Amino acid sequence: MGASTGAKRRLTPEDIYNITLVSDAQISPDGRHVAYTQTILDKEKNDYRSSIFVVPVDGGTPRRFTSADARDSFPRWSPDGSRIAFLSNRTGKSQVWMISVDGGEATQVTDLPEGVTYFAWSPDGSTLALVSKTEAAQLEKREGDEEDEEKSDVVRITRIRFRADGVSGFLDDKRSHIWCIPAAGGDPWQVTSGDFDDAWPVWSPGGHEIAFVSNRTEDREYNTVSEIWAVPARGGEARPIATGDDAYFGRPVWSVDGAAIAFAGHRQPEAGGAIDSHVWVADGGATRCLTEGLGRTVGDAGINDTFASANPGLAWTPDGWIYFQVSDSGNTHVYRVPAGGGDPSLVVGGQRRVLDFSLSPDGSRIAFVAGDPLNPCDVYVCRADGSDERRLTAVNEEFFSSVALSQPEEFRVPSHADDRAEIHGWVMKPIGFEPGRKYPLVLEIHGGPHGMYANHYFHEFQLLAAQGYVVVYTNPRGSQGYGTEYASYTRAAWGEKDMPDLMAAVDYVIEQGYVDPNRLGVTGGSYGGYMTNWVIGHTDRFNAAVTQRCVSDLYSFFGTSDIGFNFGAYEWGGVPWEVRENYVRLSPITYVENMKTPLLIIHSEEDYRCPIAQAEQLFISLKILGREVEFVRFPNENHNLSRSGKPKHRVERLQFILGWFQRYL
Ligand SMILES: CSCC[C@H](NC(C)=O)C(=O)N[C@@H](C)C(=O)N[C@@H](CO)C(=O)O
Repeated sequence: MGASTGAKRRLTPEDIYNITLVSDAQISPDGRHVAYTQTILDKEKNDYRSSIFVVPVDGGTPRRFTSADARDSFPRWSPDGSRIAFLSNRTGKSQVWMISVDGGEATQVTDLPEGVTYFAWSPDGSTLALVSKTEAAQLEKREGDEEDEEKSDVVRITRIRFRADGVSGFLDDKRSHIWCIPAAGGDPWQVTSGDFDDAWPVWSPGGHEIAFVSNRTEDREYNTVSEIWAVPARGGEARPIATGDDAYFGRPVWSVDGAAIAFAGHRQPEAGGAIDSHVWVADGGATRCLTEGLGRTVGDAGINDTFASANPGLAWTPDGWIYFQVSDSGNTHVYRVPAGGGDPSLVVGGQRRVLDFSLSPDGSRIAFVAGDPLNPCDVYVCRADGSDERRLTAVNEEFFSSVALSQPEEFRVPSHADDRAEIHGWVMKPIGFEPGRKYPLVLEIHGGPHGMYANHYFHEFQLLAAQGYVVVYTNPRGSQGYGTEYASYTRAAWGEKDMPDLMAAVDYVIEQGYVDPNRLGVTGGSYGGYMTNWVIGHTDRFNAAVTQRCVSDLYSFFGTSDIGFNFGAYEWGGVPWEVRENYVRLSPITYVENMKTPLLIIHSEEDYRCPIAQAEQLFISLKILGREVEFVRFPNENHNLSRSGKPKHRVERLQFILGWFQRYL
């Protein structure tokens, strides 16, 4: 594919409005239905709208359960299957709402002043555990109540984490805690308190305890520890499950007999995504790792621009299997492992990315959302061993039958580095490809650096292919999905150790004979923007570059990015005053005088992950040097402009990228 358009038209930036997203497939307690969230981009409102749908597993038309002009998400079945609780922002803040499976109007369950970000049903269906930043005292004093004193607009900051990407302004001092509320409505009560952020509550099978994720270490202000705790459901003292300075754990799930808790993660919090996560079990004795020999990370490291996230947990079946996602060489699959120990085995595989999954309580069926290079997402169901798989939705079938898409072709090449390590990549031929012709090429570089390009639809890539470009993308060293050694290879060597991998991929594709080597472009976002800057500072081979949400100067990234104060300690080998030379040597701006490639800089003004000063420094330096450079700023957008920005801005961003490459390639 990729060769002809046939009767189909070419994709345009505006086609993001034609794509429907499904996420969070939740199988009903009897295994006969799947509830999920369906999201659309509303052009008129320049916003997103999502609703809860339910589809029968034996086939049939999906039924829309909610239709508010709002974001309804996170559908969760009551244990008896008679109701679905979900989150909705229809009254402003995100609160829990309830709808009967027989239909009718949804009713509001919670009205917490700080809203609700997550919830879980108690096993008997009587109670919901909630996550909220509300403090009990606020229930007496509601918003709109008279303030005694006029508030000052001066901001006093005492904590090291004072900003987070995606949160306008500054972080407040409020903490996330576990709350409970009767599912039928009534007075909520606070279960956990104190100077901790508590998350991800999961009820014990007997309903007496709630396991949750927290960081209760002494040094929690500075470290990235993530522990597992459990607390009595009526409140009381929390007991440690998997805790300590070396804990980097999450996604707890109870065994069916309540004697053990499984969770995912690793024991080097400072390394974050640079090393593989595993599945662990704590049962009162020593904590056991169940996936030691897997050689791949647990979870979904995939990166694309057309998805709605659901962030699934682990699942533990009555017959003793634990199910989990695994990122493997550009795919995200579902695996299972015997809880008592044994080899993990593949359950849901294929050249695709499984975005989320859930199991029926009897462990017999799996519902999941998966996407592939030509289809962003659909809901599927299969048996517990992966057999009898069926697709239950076809949300984009009609649209994609009208546009020409390019099927990525996989390749593996030896790196240009001395070790000649094998590098995995993909090439997309342009739409209308004619053998014998030469085409311009665009190299796409992903971020993280520990992300993973996947066998998954990428609107930006398809758009470039539709406009006549050969698109090349790879998972160079630093990427996840190829084991810990591969992912951590770029430690204190950003750019130095992955550029030879990227260049090997470009040269391999040029050798195929259909690329014009004098019309090469490069682009990427975040760490991909860092690498775009690095590449044009180290070679003049590229004729145009677009750097997006980039990093250019590590020294100023430290202390200004929301992850800046801890990210660098691992990634660049220490804090600036310890390894000053690394911060200079590994900063793309150090090589700014070498940058001759015409550069478009795209950045969001409220990007607190890679603050806009990273872009400004680069722009000003290149202007002074007299280089071809332009700077496009997106107001009121954060680091996730390309994935969840205002729809109009997403279209404009794509238009700027296409425009720059059309001008220079
Ligand atoms: C996926 S690996 C770690 C990503 C990292 N986040 C944390 C908490 O350490 C991160 O945000 N890195 C950025 C510099 C980045 O490159 N982000 C990528 C991937 O998320 C992007 O496309 O924005």
